[in-house]
Amino acid sequence: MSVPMLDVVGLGHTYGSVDAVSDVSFAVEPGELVCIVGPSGCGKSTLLRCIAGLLPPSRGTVSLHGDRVSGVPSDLAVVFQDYSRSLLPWRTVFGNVEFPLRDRGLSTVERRSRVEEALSWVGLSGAASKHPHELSGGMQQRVSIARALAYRPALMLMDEPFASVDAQTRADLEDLVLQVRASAGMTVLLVTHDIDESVYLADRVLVLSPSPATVVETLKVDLPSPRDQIATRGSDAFVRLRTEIARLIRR
Ligand SMILES: Nc1ncnc2c1ncn2[C@@H]1O[C@H](COP(=O)(O)OP(=O)(O)OP(=O)(O)O)[C@@H](O)[C@H]1O
Repeated sequence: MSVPMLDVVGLGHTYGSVDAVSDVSFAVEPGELVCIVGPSGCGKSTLLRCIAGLLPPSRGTVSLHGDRVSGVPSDLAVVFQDYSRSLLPWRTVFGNVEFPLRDRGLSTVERRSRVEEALSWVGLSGAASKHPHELSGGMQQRVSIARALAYRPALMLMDEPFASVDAQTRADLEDLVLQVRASAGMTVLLVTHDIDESVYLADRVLVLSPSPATVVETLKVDLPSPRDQIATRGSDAFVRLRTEIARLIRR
């Protein structure tokens, strides 16, 4: 039997006396885009931080390519909601995207080519020499995504990555993730509180219970690709899935 890219088994996390995540198990296969949704405060960020190796789980295990995660794995990149705090303000856009590549054992030429490719994927080739404060919120989040893409992780984790941008930018960034994921063959695990977004983006949606989180249901999203902000969201299959997830979250 092949080993999944990511295997989460019986994961739980307790902050002092607060039980945040109870017992979560699931696997992600290479090339999948899996979304996690759940009620507010159910433990989504805690779960993602445990998977990223940023928080030690109180119970259970996380494995990447069959290897137990016990610190931040080198084969993983995380995109957070708060782009303004995740970019280095004194570095240019180019410098921010290049920063994590310093420890990847790459030549200067290869680093440059990876940064240029990632910036072109996110449509920011013309902004390479700008600093974060010169960019809009949506552009700053594109830089965060480019930084993760240039790193070429086996797995990209995204924690509410579009929650701090306006609706139009959000739709553009959703489509950007779908496009780069298709071109780069990326595996993505994305946390969102937005049910419609989870259905629009995912191959599978994991629905979590209220805190302490467990997996209530896993739904396969059989919508045609490439997805389209108007046609996909207007389809009967989309409406059926979003209604089913809303019902699971509110029950
Ligand atoms: N550092 C902490 N110390 C104590 N309790 C915490 C800490 N971080 C989170 N919690 C608690 O753990 C539970 C889960 O929080 P978490 O942020 O993981 O949920 P979430 O689903 O990501 O929330 P949201 O929907 O608001 O983004 C909540 O009850 C929260 O108050």
